[in-house]
Amino acid sequence: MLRVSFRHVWKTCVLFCTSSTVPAARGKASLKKRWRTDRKNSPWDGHLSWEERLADRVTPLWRLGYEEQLERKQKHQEVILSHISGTLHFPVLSILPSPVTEGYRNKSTFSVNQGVDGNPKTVGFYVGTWRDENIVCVSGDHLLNMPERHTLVARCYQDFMRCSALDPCLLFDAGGHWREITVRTNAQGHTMAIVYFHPQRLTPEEVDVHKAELVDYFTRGPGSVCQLDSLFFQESAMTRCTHEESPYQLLHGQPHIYEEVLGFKFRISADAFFQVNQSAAGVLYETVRDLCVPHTDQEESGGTLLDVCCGTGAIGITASPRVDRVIGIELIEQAVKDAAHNAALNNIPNCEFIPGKAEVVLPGLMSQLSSAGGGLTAVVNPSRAGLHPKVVRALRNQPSIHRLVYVSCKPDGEAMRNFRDLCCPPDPQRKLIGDAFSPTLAVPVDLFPHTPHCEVVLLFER
Ligand SMILES: C[S@@+](CC[C@H](N)C(=O)[O-])C[C@H]1O[C@@H](n2cnc3c(N)ncnc32)[C@H](O)[C@@H]1O
Repeated sequence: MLRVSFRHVWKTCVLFCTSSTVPAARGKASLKKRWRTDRKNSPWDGHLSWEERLADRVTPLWRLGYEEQLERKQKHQEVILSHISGTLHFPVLSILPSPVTEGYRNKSTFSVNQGVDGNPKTVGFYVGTWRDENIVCVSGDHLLNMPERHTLVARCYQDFMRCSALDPCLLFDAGGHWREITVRTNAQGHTMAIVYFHPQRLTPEEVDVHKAELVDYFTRGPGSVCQLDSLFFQESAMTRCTHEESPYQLLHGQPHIYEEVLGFKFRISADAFFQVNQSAAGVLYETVRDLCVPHTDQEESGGTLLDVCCGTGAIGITASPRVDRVIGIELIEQAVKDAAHNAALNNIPNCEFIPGKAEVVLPGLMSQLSSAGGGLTAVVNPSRAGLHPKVVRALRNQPSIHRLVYVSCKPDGEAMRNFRDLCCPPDPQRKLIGDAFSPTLAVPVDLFPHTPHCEVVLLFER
């Protein structure tokens, strides 16, 4: 009964308030094109539109041509990397560009908050700061890194929310339910949406009613224009929850999304990490593979590759044909299951993946690997928080590791502390007793056109 009555509500809502907010994909394409033409033509007068302010926050290099963006990033990386030891004494190769520079994101998370017009049920990205209490949510339709499918889903979610009887959850302690939405897409155009919801004091039965309305909207209502392949729902009272803390509930469609990189297929669960730019991920993984296991006619490959913070197994799996054995370690259980599945999916028999925190797993694993024949290479790709000191210690104090590849999306943050701890003279007080590594080569790879960020692949040897 309730589902029928909600359908009546959204039908009425569509008539009165949403015909302009749920544009067809073609309409959005022309909107983006028009905005881009406008910003090129309009003189710089200091009065920025909301779209410009958002673009300046999210994609601050959007006014520059791509070549100029790459030059800036190259220089910036060189400055950062010179801080490892005070001067830049190793080569930094030219930044590798992203094969695709527009609409490249395969994952976007849209917030919910007050819009420019004061409507609290607005889906988009923040302009302003919490400190200044001037947060405004602005639609991301015009952002150059955003695919149209993502903004279409965001628009539809906004439309759904505006028809829902429930309030949005803007501040956790101020009540409200509807929270952000994550959209994942792949190269084939498959689309997964994950809606985050604060249950507050609703009973499970009451929550079920709203879940049913959400499914109805996206499968039979106006949201069906998004052609969602998967719709997930996560109830959470925290900013971020893993699947173990609060399960990702599949409300509709397929439980996974699949991506293909360097000829390997990857299954990706709702809460598993995958590089946000699929085409540039190919460039990144090729670079990482070549630095981990150089493959020349003269050189024999083999040995063991330790893939620390392996996510769904992408680095280890793409390098696996060149080594005898891959051992991956990953915190998120769903990602570890994906990694094991991905090895089987690609008929790769020499990969194993261990769930857990690297700082807990690695020290014990190292003693078993001491006797591993054929050499040991490590590749680490931690999140922005960098590696735990125990991981750095375990890697440094394992004499079999002569080659270590560090992949970082933020080398000027916590990763810099890791670089220094890998390269400083032995320091028994801090239990850094193994020989020091030296950085010998760096390769920046641009995965994030229009933003100041890029990945850097750093080779350390000893
Ligand atoms: C930047 S992602 C890289 C994933 C993978 N290498 C890839 O390229 O797809 C970082 C990964 O580290 C994992 N992670 C974060 N902290 C960790 C820890 N303490 N121990 C093990 N894995 C961790 C995250 O869950 C995430 O999957």
